[in-house]
Amino acid sequence: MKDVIRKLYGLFDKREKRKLGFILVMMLFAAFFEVLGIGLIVPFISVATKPNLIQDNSVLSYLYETLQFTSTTAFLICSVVLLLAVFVIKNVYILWYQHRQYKVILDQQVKLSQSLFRTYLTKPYVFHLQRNTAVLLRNINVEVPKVFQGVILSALQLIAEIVVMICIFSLLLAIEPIATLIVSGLMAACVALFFALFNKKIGNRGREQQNINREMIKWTNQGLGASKEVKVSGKEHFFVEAYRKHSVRNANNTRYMKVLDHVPRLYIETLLVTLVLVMLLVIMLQKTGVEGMMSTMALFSLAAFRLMPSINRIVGLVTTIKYNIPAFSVVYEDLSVVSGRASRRRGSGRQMSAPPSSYRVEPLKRSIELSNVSFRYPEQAEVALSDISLSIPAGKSAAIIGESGSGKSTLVDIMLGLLEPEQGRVIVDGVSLNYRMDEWRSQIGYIPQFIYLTDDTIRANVAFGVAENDIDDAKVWHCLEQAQLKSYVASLPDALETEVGERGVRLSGGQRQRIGIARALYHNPSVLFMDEATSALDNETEQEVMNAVEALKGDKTIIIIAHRLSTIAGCDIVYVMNKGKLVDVQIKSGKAEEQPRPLAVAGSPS
Ligand SMILES: Nc1ncnc2c1ncn2[C@@H]1O[C@H](COP(=O)(O)OP(=O)(O)OP(=O)(O)O)[C@@H](O)[C@H]1O
Repeated sequence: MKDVIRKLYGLFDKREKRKLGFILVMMLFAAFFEVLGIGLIVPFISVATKPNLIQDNSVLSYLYETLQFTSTTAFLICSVVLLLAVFVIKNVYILWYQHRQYKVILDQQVKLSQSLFRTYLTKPYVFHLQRNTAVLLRNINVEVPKVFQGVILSALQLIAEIVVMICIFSLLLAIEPIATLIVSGLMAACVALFFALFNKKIGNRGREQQNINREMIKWTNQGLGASKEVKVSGKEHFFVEAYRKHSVRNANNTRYMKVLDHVPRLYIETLLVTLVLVMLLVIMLQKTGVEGMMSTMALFSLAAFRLMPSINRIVGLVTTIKYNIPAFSVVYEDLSVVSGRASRRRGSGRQMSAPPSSYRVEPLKRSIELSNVSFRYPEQAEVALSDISLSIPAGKSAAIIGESGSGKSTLVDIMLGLLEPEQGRVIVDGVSLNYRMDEWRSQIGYIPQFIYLTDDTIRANVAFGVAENDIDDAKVWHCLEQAQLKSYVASLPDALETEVGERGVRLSGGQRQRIGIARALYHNPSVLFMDEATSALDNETEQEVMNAVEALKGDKTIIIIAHRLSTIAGCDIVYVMNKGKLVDVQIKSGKAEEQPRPLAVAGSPS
């Protein structure tokens, strides 16, 4: 627990800690007001029902004399106005305090979920290959709110509640020490027994709930994400059933926790009522000293019923904190430990790239080189790339071909800086990629096999990641022209403002792909990577697109993975991959002396 408190504390900076402290003080005032409100009602009713109390009670008679009241009615009216004023002030204060409290807590929640999202986005690509998106979605959208509303807010309320309970306890102790001690002893024993019985179960349920949330997100994501395949194969029931199973577990878990919420109250109440009834029975059977016993019982009941709401709230808050602590562990691990590790790694996952405009973009001048690069995916026995050395001169076009699974995409991912070589180096213009990652990213355009279109306009999809007001429409049209899509977009009623739908469902596969090409060209990169980028296009369109790509040659360095030989017909160099090795290099045109010698190839260049 100490460790958790230390870590929680570490999430806030100095200013935020001050704000939290302020909330705690406000919370104590709110609790004080609540007690005062309830506390004033009883004496008021006593005075209203027995007006001669004003003369009998020393405080009341002093007030009556000092404030020069002439009648009991005037005193009573004044008391009513005062009581109302106290309640109005109390409730206005509580409303204001609730607003402040949620503002501080929810502002922190926004900060943490944003920082977790940033951490995930800046993690090395390997991290994303290993983690399920459902877990990341759950952590950002479900677990972070649990940390703030279930752990931090509850902890602050717990502190305030403990303080209030200590006040009530001290007051009762002063009035009736023995009854208070007996009742609190009994309650403490009940609470201890409750936690002895349920402590472990609450923690386990909290951890189980994390898995359930992950699975529910996963199955809805998978079912809705593959809606076309699901429909065609008639597998709706399979996905709904998988979701239902976890949904039922979720309902069971929620029910368990909701019922558990009531256990301490019902349990303590039963115990107290038993106590009172047993005492009544004893009194009735003994038939002696009834009056004395009755007054003792009244005191017992007073102590018990004043302390009970506080104890209930404390038990409820401790249960909530225990249930939500697993969420905190997960968020903390991903925020600090993994991101710390990632930040110690060189290269890819180091930090979030600043917008390309903030870099002095130097186009590729000399070459991209790979020197003895080997790579193995995490937890894999076999290497995916073995001892690859090559050099692609600036302004040339290079094709990477080979059988499926031979390592072409892995090789491109290494050059993109998405994967970090296990051995060897990637050198861009004579400088290791590790030292110029951000600059490199602003120089490259990447067109994958499947373009992820956002649920937005064509304009926003081409100028991907650029703020609405900063988009240059002329540039968007130019890129669409290069991608052979200009006439189609111009023919649409809304032209650039046409909404493409979720993942571009309102466009054909070829149109989606060409938007991806236009997107890659938007930032005018000096190096263009195409990973099976035209394989979804028909032969004619592909030829048109490749002609456009061909026209970029000289101006841009182009690296293409393709299966169709027609796609790579115009490439200057062809690299042939087999089982993770570079087995052949064919230099079709250009200067052979620009290739490093000897190349680590099995075959001989033709
Ligand atoms: N995330 C991953 N984790 C583990 N192994 C992987 C991962 N991605 C790829 N591999 C393995 O690495 C090897 C090379 O894969 P890669 O995707 O680079 O091949 P490829 O030549 O691009 O194939 P294709 O033409 O089918 O796209 C394959 O054996 C593949 O199973």
